[in-house]
Amino acid sequence: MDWFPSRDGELYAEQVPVTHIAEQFGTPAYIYSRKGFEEGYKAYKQALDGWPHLICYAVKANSNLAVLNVLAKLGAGFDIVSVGELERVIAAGGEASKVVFSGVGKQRHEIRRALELGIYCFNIESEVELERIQEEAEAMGKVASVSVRVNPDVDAQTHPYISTGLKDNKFGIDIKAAPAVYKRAAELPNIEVVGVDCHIGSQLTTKEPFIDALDRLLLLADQLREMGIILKHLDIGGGLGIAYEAHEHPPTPADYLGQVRERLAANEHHSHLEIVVEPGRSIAAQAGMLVTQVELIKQSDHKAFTVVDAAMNDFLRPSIYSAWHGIEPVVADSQKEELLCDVVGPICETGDFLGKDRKLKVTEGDLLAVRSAGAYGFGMSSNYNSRCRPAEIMVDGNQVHLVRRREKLTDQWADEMLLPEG
Ligand SMILES: Cc1ncc(COP(=O)(O)O)c(C=O)c1O
Ligand SMILES: N[C@@H](CCCC[NH3+])C(=O)O
Repeated sequence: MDWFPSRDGELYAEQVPVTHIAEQFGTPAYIYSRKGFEEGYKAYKQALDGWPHLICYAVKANSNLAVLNVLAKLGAGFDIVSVGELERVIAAGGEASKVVFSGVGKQRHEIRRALELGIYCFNIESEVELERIQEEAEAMGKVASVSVRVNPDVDAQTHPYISTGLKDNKFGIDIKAAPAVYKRAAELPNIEVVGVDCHIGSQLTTKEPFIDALDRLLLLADQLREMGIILKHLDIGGGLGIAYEAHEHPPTPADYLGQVRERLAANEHHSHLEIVVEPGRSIAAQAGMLVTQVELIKQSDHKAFTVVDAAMNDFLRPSIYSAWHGIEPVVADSQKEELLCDVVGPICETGDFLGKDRKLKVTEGDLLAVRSAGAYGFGMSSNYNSRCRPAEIMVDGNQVHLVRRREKLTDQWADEMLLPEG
């Protein structure tokens, strides 16, 4: 379903023409569709209906408070990787009791805050962390629920920078070493073992790596049962991809989770396991786009550049992963001449591009939409080249809401100070 439909050659965000939003709030701007997030979440909800589950939206994908609030209202849980994300969840009305805390470097103050708020569980990624959580929980007179994030050594067949489940990756505990870690966890007085977890990578477009990882997790669950450790849940992480390009056909949540359910239902020792998922991209990506204005067109003998007012500081994915995102004029004009060009920003880096070798009918001043930018868009933005980060806007039917104002120059240096005189 497209939350940004084209009507008579003009792009809309739900029921509002994108040109109106750009006129009101300027560019570059992220525009989100409330329905997009809601439907993204509901696809998981429906896929897991009738099976005990917890859907923990991965906050890193898009952590705007309005986004978290929309999902919290639907009952979502959250996957966090820092105390900052935890406080955002709470500020947005999310429930700590539905939070799982992932990440390889949880600091003691973060562990304490998570314990204080009573999160559902820590996905522990090393033995050092297990001992740390035990110490902090003991000092606070609490019991910490933990799940061990295992590294199943499965190739996610995605971009190497967003693959996380190979033995060379920093994430999780080698699945072969996991039983010993569980044994230790079960002995610790302030630790309760509740589950097993894995997250093998992001933007997976086939089910096979997920199912391979699942099978390895289930073997581990069997091994643990023989040791007397009975798991309550199975956290299969996030990672489900989306179709950035028309030729990509990732499985739907129903298709993927349908197969997971079949696998669990087939074995009496697995059929009690609650399913926890941590989707980010598959909920957020298509619920947002980045709108930018063409500053000028630069033509040389052998190449044309469409220079826009958004840059890698606003949207980093093309620069760091060579990620492909659809780029289209907000108002189509068939009379214009088609130009083969790179769409680039004004930043002083060769890697500052939003798209390469695109055929676009554009002229100076036109608006362009960079599609599927709702995930890992604003969250990865920066002030590089002293550029202000863009505004974020959420459309709800025919209503337009500013959910983060455009940064001001003075915001950028508000926390900086000069050296004393002399
Ligand atoms: C532990 C963990 N869970 C969930 C996610 C969300 O992944 P995705 O956005 O691919 O669904 C990530 C990011 O890859 C992650 O590191
Ligand atoms: N930031 C990445 C995904 C990394 C996911 C975090 N584990 C992206 O834009 O695709």
